[in-house]
Amino acid sequence: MKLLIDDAHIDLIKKICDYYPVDGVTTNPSILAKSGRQPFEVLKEIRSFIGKDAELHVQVVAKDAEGMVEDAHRIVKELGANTYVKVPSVPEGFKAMKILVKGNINITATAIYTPMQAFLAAKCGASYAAPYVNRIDNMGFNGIQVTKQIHDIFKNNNLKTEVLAASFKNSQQVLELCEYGIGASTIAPDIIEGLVKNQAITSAVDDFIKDFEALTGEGKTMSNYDLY
Ligand SMILES: O=C[C@H](O)COP(=O)(O)O
Repeated sequence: MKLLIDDAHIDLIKKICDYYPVDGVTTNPSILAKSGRQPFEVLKEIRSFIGKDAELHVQVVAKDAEGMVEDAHRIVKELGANTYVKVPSVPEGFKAMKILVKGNINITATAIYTPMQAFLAAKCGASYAAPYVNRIDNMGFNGIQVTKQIHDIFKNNNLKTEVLAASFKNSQQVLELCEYGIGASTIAPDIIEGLVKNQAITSAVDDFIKDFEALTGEGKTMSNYDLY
């Protein structure tokens, strides 16, 4: 399962990339709005930081297929290869996806709440389909089950599209999908940090250091203690 950051704050992206194995960054118009900066200014800064080989996912905003196609071309022109254009999985979006796939533009089908949306997006040739796990939960359905169902539909129909699960609120949701072998998850920075936040882990590591310092002296590590 690939791991992506669902955020557009460059400082947070830098911090998470410093510590964790990250495959890319996803954004949407609401995430860009939260950054409080001009969209292409912040997106170019993210692209420059993550490098040309990492995935960057950016959403179209136009309402009709023609406008979505124009948005997509601008997004790829400004941000380069390995940019995935997020297109809402609605009728105008499916129409845009079919046109864009013919032009070799990478598509992430987004705003997915039902397996049928994902199936149609995959048939249109999208590279990824992004179900919103926690938002589905909040509607009274089971976001994890829906996401697994989408993964199975792709495999059972020999569709190359991978799931890019989004909208996580806790580690357990991420773990369950990781165990199932879905293609990718995009996760907000605070949830990524929460993946390994655990008092037992912190305490075990602290105890190792304390025991070593009791033997060699305070502040001593393998690199700086005196051999004799
Ligand atoms: O692009 C979609 C977002 O990842 C949804 O996440 P959210 O439910 O936390 O806003």
